[in-house]
Amino acid sequence: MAAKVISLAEMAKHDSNASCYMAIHGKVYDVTKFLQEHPGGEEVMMDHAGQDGTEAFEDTGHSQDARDMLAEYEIGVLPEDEAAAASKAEKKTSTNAPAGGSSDSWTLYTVVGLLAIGAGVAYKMMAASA
Ligand code: HEM
Repeated sequence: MAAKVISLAEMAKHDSNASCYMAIHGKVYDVTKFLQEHPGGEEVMMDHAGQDGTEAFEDTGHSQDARDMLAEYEIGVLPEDEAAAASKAEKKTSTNAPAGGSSDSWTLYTVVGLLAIGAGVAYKMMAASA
């Protein structure tokens, strides 16, 4: 059976806990019944109610179990062009990044670590030549 195509405009009508749709990786899910069961809380789900939640879902690093759960709530797919655009738009509009940017801190740790090693080597060389 062909999947039902649900546009972002249609999704936007389902943005409350009476009826809550969320798109993840181009698929549309009716998560109304899942809101209260979500281990991460209802509030974060409502932040993306009626919208594309791909970025948020991926940013929080969900388990394979969580991914498998999605199938249960699938009701359709986004139109192809909107699926691509939605993920991009989400990136631009995500203003607050709670506990996010873990890759950024790794970069920082690496740089600081390398600097420390560099300083150690330079000190040894200076000490040796003195
Ligand atoms: C329909 C979509 C979603 C499903 C099925 C889902 C499912 C789950 C599941 C099963 C967990 C438990 C940990 C794990 O297995 O990874 C979890 C945790 C979490 N989820 Fe989601 N989630 C969804 C959407 C979202 C969205 C859009 C956000 C937005 C930020 C979010 C934020 C979180 C957070 C922060 C946790 C961690 C909770 C903790 O460890 O205290 N989830 N989610």
